[in-house]
Amino acid sequence: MEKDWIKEQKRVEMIQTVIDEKAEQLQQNMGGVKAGIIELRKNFWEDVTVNLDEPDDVIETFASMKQQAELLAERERTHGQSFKQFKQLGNLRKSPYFGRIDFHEDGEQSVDKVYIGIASLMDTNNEEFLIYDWRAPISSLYYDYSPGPASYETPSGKIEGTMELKRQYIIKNGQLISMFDTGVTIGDSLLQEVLGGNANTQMKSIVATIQKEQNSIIRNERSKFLIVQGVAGSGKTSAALQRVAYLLYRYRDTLSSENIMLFSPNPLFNSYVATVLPELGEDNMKQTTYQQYVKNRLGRQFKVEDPFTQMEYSLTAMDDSFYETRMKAIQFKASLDFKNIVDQYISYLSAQGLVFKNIKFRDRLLLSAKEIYKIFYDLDSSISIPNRMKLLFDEIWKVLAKEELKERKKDWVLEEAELLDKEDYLRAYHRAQKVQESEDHSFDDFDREQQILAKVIVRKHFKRLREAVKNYKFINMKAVYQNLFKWAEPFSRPEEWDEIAALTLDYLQKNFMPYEDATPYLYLQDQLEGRKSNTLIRHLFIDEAQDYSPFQFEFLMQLFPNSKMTILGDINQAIYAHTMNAPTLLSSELENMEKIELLKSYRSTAEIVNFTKGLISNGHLIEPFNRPGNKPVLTIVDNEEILHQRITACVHQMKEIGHETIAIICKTLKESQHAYTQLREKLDVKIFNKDANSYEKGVIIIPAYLAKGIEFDAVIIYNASNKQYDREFERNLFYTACTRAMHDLHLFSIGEQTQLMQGISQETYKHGK
Ligand SMILES: Nc1ncnc2c1ncn2[C@@H]1O[C@H](COP(=O)(O)OP(=O)(O)OP(=O)(O)O)[C@@H](O)[C@H]1O
Repeated sequence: MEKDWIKEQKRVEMIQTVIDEKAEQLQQNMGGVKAGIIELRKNFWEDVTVNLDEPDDVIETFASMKQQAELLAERERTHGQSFKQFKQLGNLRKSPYFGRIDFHEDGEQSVDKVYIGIASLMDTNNEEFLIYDWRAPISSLYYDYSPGPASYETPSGKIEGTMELKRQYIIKNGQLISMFDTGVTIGDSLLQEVLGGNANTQMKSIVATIQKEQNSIIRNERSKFLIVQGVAGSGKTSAALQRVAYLLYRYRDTLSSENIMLFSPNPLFNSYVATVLPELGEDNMKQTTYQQYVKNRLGRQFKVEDPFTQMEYSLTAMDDSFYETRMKAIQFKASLDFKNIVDQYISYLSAQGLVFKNIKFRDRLLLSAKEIYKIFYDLDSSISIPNRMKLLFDEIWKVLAKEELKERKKDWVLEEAELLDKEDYLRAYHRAQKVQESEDHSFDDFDREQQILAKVIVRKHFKRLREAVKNYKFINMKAVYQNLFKWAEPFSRPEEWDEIAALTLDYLQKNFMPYEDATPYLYLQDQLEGRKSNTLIRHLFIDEAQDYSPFQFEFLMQLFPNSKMTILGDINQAIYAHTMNAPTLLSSELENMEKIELLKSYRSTAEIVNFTKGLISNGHLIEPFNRPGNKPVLTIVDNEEILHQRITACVHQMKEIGHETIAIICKTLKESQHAYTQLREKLDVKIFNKDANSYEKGVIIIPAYLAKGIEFDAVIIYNASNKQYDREFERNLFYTACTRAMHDLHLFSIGEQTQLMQGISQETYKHGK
């Protein structure tokens, strides 16, 4: 091994020399290109022949400008790519590779030594690979096999052979730090080392230690829908992000980061994962939250509730007189049964019942809602609603054109023309002049000038109306949706329908859009208006998919009909009221779908996993990764004062042992705020609410539902008492909170601990004092 070590260190140095040479060459080329760009920019106008005398000259000028701009863009692109390559070389120089396999392909004489890193590197003659990109076909051997018979897929077929050696390295700043030859499974020692470190405020890439089952997610190319049910900490999010990098590499000629979108649970999570792809030398995919999408579409018209406020309501508003009805409404409106009702309603609307708005211009009725209704329903009913809507739009457009003409003769237009201040007048005058010229009239008589000014003025005033009509604002969507709850047709209503309907109408009346209504509302709107689906996104990732209702999923499928989808989640972390006892995305049965289950948990120590798995019914299936630590500690206290003393002491202790991210997790925001006011005197602590979008090291107080997807060195459960967590409904929330801990978990309870802990073996935790 000693000899091997020296050889390997020499190789690292050799690689550095190659990298230095390449970097220098690249820098020279880049310098040239950069100078070229600066030169091009400087001389842009000199190199363009500008001549606007004759129409032909204008065309020529335009062509010449276009050519010059294209040349510049091309150079800038080349420069951008070189710059990326240069940065990548810098990364490789520090840590050129993390793995090596010696592979003897069947039928070949020699053994290939394949070194694997975050990007590939050729020798200086560009003949041989010194490093293979981790996403290259041959690299999958490293993730899928231990020494022995092995094979991998290539675009031209399967390659079989024998793996003779598998080695892992830790190389930092060009120095070989450690090296392991692995036997049975990949990188236990390396993985131990990685997982034993402190939690990060930004997620890290896992390319050096991807596990076999994670690799099958990352490289899956067959299915339109890939559904991953993975236990807490099994690496779903990690796999998703490395999969983005893989897809960008595998389809680099046809797919870019613009074509990939990730739906994530909250803005904090967005920032948490934001560095993984850049670390791998790729651009970030588009990222959004469902809430953001909904708000973009409805936020102008309604006060739209967000899922966290809804969550807070379901956890704290039990004394509200409408509570039971609201909870029923939340569950029912998430279901496909409700979608069926909406679909029935849409068929009904095909023959009658749509509501339109009057179209007015300066208080003059141009077209009444009644007239619009008649135009619509006079159209052939065999034409789909969206197509009829388009025909209706054409009719309205014609009316607007006619009305615009009429308006020009009105007194107010003349008055406005006279009252125009100098600047506006000149602007209107110039615009009028242009119109005039393009219509090939001479611009000399006064009447004509007035006419054109009138035209410009009226057009300006009609602009907003036209915009509104273009956006189909002539449909009274709010009333159409409200009428759904007044609709008397027989359909399969739930028992509580009348109360649900009354509550919904009351909310909408106040222009408040409860979160549970946002999806059905948008679905109905799109079915009526025929919204264009998003075709730019070719691959959609949905993380924390257990939080999406079946209705939301149907809606997403409609929005992204051509996208492949990777859907990741954990049924045991379904914390929203709408997913309680309801099928979620993860249980969908779809054509061309593949399901993968991840049962191994990597985040937490074996002791924490053995504790948390007792909280859920199928927990015995969860397999902890073999990383030892302390048993979780449950401390029962008599009152709040002692609680705060103990928590403060615990935080100090956690800091002393080197933990950098410590979360005091509460059930709700309300509890978090209370904890914060009590603890801020004693501790340097920050509170996180739904608007938080990045976090730093230190001590934070956070409601459980916002800590989703994130992890901490140590987690302190603020009050795990039976009073606080007394409903079965809160089990998943409690489980989610506890599974955020990597190294240490402390639970405090004022009085008896939650009965949700009943299934947990006493042996898996200790009692604190
Ligand atoms: N193969 C791996 N190598 C190194 N670290 C890993 C690996 N798989 C997972 N991890 C680590 O385990 C932790 C949990 O991973 P991740 O957040 O992706 O899991 P998750 O399934 O999305 O979790 P949850 O559903 O609980 O939010 C992270 O710190 C991640 O870096």
